Amino acid sequence: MHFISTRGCSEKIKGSKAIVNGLCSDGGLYVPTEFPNLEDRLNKFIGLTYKELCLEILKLFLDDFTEEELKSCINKAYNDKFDTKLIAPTKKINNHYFLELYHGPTCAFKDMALTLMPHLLEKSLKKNKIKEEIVILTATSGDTGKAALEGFKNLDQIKIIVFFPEDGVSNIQKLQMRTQEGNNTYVVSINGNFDDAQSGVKNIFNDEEFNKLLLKNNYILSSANSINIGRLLPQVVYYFYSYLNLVKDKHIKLGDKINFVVPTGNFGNILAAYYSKLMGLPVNKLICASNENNVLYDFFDTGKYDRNRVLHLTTSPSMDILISSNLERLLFEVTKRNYNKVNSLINDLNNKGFYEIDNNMRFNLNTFHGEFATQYEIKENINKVFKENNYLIDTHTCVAYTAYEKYRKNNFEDIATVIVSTASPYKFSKDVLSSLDKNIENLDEFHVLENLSLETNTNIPLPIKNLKTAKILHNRNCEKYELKKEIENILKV
Ligand SMILES: N[C@@H](CCOP(=O)(O)O)C(=O)O
Repeated sequence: MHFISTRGCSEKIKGSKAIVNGLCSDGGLYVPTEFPNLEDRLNKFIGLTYKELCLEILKLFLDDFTEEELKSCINKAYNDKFDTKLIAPTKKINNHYFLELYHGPTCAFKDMALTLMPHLLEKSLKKNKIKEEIVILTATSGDTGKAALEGFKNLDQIKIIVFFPEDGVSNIQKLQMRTQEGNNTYVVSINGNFDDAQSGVKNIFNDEEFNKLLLKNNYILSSANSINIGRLLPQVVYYFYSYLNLVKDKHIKLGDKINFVVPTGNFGNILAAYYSKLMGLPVNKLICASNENNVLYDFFDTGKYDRNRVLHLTTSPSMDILISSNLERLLFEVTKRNYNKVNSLINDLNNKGFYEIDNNMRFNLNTFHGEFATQYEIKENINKVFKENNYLIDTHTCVAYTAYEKYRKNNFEDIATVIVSTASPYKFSKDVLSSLDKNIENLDEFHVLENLSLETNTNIPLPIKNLKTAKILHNRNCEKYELKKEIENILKV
């Protein structure tokens, strides 16, 4: 197995090198040269633990790692840092299935990959005999940042710098990042939005002069965002795991197709679901759920991707994104791996802010269906799901729930559907509590947490409860065009 660029100009490299590089030198994203097909082996995987399944899948892509190396990374990732032995349980709530991906150390689905990827990177550095220090640049709209900080903290030969939009994350997300411990962690808020942070970081990756200067000072850049293939591959595992658990628990028969509904921002999570389909998982539809920043809904509806619009700050801030990076990997597949076409579409996006795909490509997108949820619908549905089922969901999961309810109205099919539940409701406690018709005026963050717990008879996750006594350790702030300067200050170059 090798990895190549979506833009065609980089060399073919092994997984460990792709993980170290993060982004291709031509600005493209690494993709596997092929997708191994597991369809005939699915029956053998029923009943495997999360860790066992993870090994079976990762070894197909990362074949420059020994099984022992992969096992050691997997054991360090999926252990008692998670508050359930299942790691990623799929729960049946009334007629819906929820794949809960928020049982890790930072209470969001990003832990599913970011507890593992740092260990893969450590091994990759050794394999590629890299002596320089790695600087992980991360742009976040709230969840990736904290999960990456936690995953990379105190690792030798690695520093991590996280940029987040000052006004674009929830208070709890901000606190989680600002209180981060570790001798190698740096957190910077920017006066801008997530797209500014992500574009800024990508420009820095592609800035040859700056990279030369860093190298002179013994630093190499890499990424913990899902643009790094080492972030994306571990996310494929939980789609297989959820499916196999539905089979094991006799909700479906092996071979039955299912739908996944994925709350979507940067397009990494739903792309991992698509990769699992390309690997033979019986997937019917992938329902791409957006909030009011519904650029992806329009894309699936019309074939036009247009980021020339105002970015709204919503109650699902992790999805407040207009430039969904991983869509480039999808374009690569639906053009039948035609990198000339990908280059031309990405050039249009960079130069004009929009692109339009042709009819063939649209046809190849038929696994996907887009829906979106308004702020009002999210609030209503958190309330409804809780009142009807005594089950609490966060604002992002509720975007997916709402999208599925809309999809169902027009699609009368008897197909099991898994709603991907991406974060603990406690990360967005103010909006969740006020959705339950509770007055949150004059309540500070910690009273909100306590009230939410009392009201819903659920426990505040320990990592969030502990924030009450945690010290603020990071106060850096910069303008959106000052990312490079900030990095220079941190690294003293
Ligand atoms: N929603 C994300 C945005 C970055 O996405 P990623 O999957 O590329 O890391 C966040 O919470 O930061």
